[in-house]
Amino acid sequence: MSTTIATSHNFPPAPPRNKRLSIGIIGSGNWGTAIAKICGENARAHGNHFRSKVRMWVFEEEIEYKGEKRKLTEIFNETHENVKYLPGIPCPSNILAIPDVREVTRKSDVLVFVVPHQFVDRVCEQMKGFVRPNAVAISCIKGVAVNKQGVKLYSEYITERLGIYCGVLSGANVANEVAREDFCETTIGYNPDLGTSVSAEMMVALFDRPYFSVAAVKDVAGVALGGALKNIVSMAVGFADGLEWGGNTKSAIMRRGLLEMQKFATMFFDSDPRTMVEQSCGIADLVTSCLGGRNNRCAEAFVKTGKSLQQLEKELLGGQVLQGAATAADVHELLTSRDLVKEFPLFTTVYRIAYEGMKPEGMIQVLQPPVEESENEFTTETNDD
Ligand SMILES: NC(=O)c1ccc[n+]([C@@H]2O[C@H](COP(=O)([O-])OP(=O)(O)OC[C@H]3O[C@@H](n4cnc5c(N)ncnc54)[C@H](O)[C@@H]3O)[C@@H](O)[C@H]2O)c1
Ligand SMILES: O=P(O)(O)OC[C@H](O)CO
Repeated sequence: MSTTIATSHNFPPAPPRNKRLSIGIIGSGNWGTAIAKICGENARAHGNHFRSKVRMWVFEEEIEYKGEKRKLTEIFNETHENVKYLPGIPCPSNILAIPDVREVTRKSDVLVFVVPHQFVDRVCEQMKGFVRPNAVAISCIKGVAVNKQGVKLYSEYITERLGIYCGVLSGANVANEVAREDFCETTIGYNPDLGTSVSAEMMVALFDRPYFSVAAVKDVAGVALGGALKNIVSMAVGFADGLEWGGNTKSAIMRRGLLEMQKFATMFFDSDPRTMVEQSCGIADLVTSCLGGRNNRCAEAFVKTGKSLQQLEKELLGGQVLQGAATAADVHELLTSRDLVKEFPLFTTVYRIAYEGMKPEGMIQVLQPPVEESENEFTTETNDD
């Protein structure tokens, strides 16, 4: 079993009252608001550890509400509901929606990053120079940052941009189900050996709820990559749904996908291969996302309607952001630059279907055993007698 370093059973001692931590949520989408709800509940439940007010940065927009144009922050602070990204879910009244990311940054000891990965760069740019010296971050973002130099986790990227420690939270957590308090598990990747002013136990205390069971492990890369890479596999299963392939074929795609996720995490990072198969951030997240997450739904509709993924994102996701296609492109760029495309046939095929017009039926070839393997295992000698 990969080593769990903290669970809700290791409740941390309370710090002195003047050292209680202020929590800031950077993001307010579907998952951002569900995470803010969890932190808001725990800030109240553990008043000796956290300050009650939780600040949530909202990328301000005007929306049509009860017949008039209103600001999303004003509606949230009045109704305690994110009517655009998490409608129908009442949030605790100690969450304050704030349109200025610098104000949230300046006033927070723990910064919880939960924006679609496409926006991390510009958000960090605005936060620079406003971060408290002892602040720490935790990233709930599912994606990887790729450039010519190679690949980075978003937690590493945040550390580099803002100079603060950053852990990761990721698991089988479809936001709407978590928000309505259906039981689920999640994983925190947190390595206190790297120097952080906030313990792993304290991070667990911030997120663990009776319906949201948290385990912390040291394998930050494994936790981050499970969440990022399953989005590609979820699209592959969505293409299979579009072709009306059955459960056996989709399970084969998931199995092959899991192996590529594990291979990627150990090839490019020092990740423990057990994380992908033992923790919520690996196999469990893969399954839940493939059972009807946003990536899966858009990929299915892509095959059934012939519309572009951008169009389907607009039509099906109500302002939420599709991550899998962008991650497939990021990963493909990296694999191409390292001449590793053949080592990751499923990831590559998803890229080709999404961006190069490859027919989704071609996915079946990826599922066939490699030629050498089939020759070794199944060649029968002709019998002449
Ligand atoms: N939704 C889920 O079920 C879920 C669950 C677990 C993890 N995640 C991950 O959490 C992260 C955040 O996802 P989400 O579901 O909260 O977001 P989302 O898909 O609901 O995206 C909408 C958010 O993006 C913001 N946004 C739009 N344009 C922006 C801009 N130019 N700059 C900054 N922000 C902008 C919107 O204000 C809104 O808050 C993603 O990495 C996602 O993979 C999502
Ligand atoms: O809806 P998806 O496919 O973005 O998946 C949501 C979450 O990541 C599931 O844990």
